[in-house]
Amino acid sequence: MNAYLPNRSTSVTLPRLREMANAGEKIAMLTCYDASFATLMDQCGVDMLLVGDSLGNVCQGRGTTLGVSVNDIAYHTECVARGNRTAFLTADMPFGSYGTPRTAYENAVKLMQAGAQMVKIEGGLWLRDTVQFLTERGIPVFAHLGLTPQYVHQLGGFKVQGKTAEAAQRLKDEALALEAAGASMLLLEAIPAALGKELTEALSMPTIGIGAGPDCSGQVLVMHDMLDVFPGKKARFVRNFMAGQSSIADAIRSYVVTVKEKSFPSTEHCF
Ligand SMILES: Nc1nc(=O)c2c([nH]1)NC[C@@H]1CN(c3ccc(C(=O)N[C@@H](CCC(=O)O)C(=O)O)cc3)CN21
Ligand SMILES: CC(C)C(=O)C(=O)O
Ligand SMILES: [Mg+2]
Repeated sequence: MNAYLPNRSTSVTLPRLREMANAGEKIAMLTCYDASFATLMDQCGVDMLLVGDSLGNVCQGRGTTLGVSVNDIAYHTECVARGNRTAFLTADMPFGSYGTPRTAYENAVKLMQAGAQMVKIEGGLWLRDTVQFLTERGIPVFAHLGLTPQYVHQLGGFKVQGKTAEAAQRLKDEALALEAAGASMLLLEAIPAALGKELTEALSMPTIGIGAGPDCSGQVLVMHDMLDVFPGKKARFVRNFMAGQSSIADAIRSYVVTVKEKSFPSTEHCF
């Protein structure tokens, strides 16, 4: 068995994820929406599972994530929690569910009670109070910057972010402010690889990238993309891990090993 695929006997925790980031061991994360895949991913060594609002696209067949509800995320989180044993389970707060610290708290409590161990929210400086409010009340916060799909109509599409010097500086200011407010981790989506590296070095919290280059503390992909079952358009950062494999378990193990060995993402997956 590959040295990167130990039979994990203890649960992945936030302190463990910080330790991995500090030691340079890459964190392998995938989205997950049901119990069977949760069991498989956990057994294949995936460190973190995300019940993403991408379920709006891959499970519900929508064009954007905007129609996803807190109850949808809570339902899928309960399913994933039943199948998962040791991976660290995170859930997206959907569009419209965290407009104020109080509503964010009420909705985050529902997701934590469904089994999430951390919640992810998209946005910059305006979320400082919310990050502090949740963190003080026992809810770890995973901040999400760069291409934030809940902002699709403001961004004018799913486009790479942080390309100009000003935009890159703004992202850095936002990341540092969210860390200072108490964020536990940061997700970086579709930004130049050099900026992913710069932000990861500037922060003490672990970063997880999707189209943010190889120097983030870890990587995430949508499971339907990496298993090549999503019928929609594929972003540049997607790699088909089913290619050359004869089972889904092998594809997931290949993803974990490739992330840990730092051979994914390669330049063809980066901006
Ligand atoms: N199946 C799936 N995979 C995802 O990664 C994903 C979802 N759904 N739903 C929510 C968002 C939407 N995402 C997307 C969607 C499209 C691109 C995309 O096509 N990006 C272009 C960049 C174009 C440019 O800026 O020039 C690319 O070529 O990668 C990126 C992220 C990421 N998330
Ligand atoms: C793509 C990841 C980062 C996500 O937010 C989702 O799956 O919803
Ligand atoms: Mg999401």
